[in-house]
Amino acid sequence: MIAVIDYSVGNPGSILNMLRKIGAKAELSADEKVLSRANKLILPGVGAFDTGMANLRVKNLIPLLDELVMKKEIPILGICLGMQLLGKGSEEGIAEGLGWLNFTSVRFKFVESDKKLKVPHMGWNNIFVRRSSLLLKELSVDSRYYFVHSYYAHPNEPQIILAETSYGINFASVLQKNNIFGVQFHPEKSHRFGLQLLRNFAECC
Ligand SMILES: NC(=O)CC[C@H](N)C(=O)O
Repeated sequence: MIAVIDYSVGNPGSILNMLRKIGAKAELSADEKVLSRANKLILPGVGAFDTGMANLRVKNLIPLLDELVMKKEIPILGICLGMQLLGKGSEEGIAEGLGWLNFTSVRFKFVESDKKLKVPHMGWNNIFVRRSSLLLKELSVDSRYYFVHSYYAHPNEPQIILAETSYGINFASVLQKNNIFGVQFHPEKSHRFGLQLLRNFAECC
């Protein structure tokens, strides 16, 4: 069963719908018993970094997730803000992140010449695979994904970058280290392309 972590942030409903579409058993929960019996976890996310971390703290989810992800090595997929929370922190706030991946999130800063590029990066864009992974298998050549974000992961460990996306700069749009995965885009808003990525996560790892 895939547990979508309920920390009152994001749009878990559309993630659950997509998981059901691919025939994956999924539950939205913040309950320790439910999360502990999941064989995969998804950390959704729409909103501000400090709010996300505060909600995880208020629901006392951080020690449990540390145990499940870092000790039991349960595969977890962080989506958008959910990916940013996997890192050490973000320029968006002052809170510490979960610290499972070695990166911080930084704001898009465009030089004058790029002033046509608006922040947030909002809309469809491609990903360029840099390292093969079961998460990215069988992606169609024309695959594209829906992004809505003003911050992006700036890894201190380049080897965790699975794919990059170009928006003024090339930024890390898919990350992986062992059982920990993150995508900056919204698979649940990316139609058949997002469906394939969630199918890969449900079946792999
Ligand atoms: N859509 C989101 O969740 C955005 C995440 C974060 N606040 C950012 O702007 O990058």
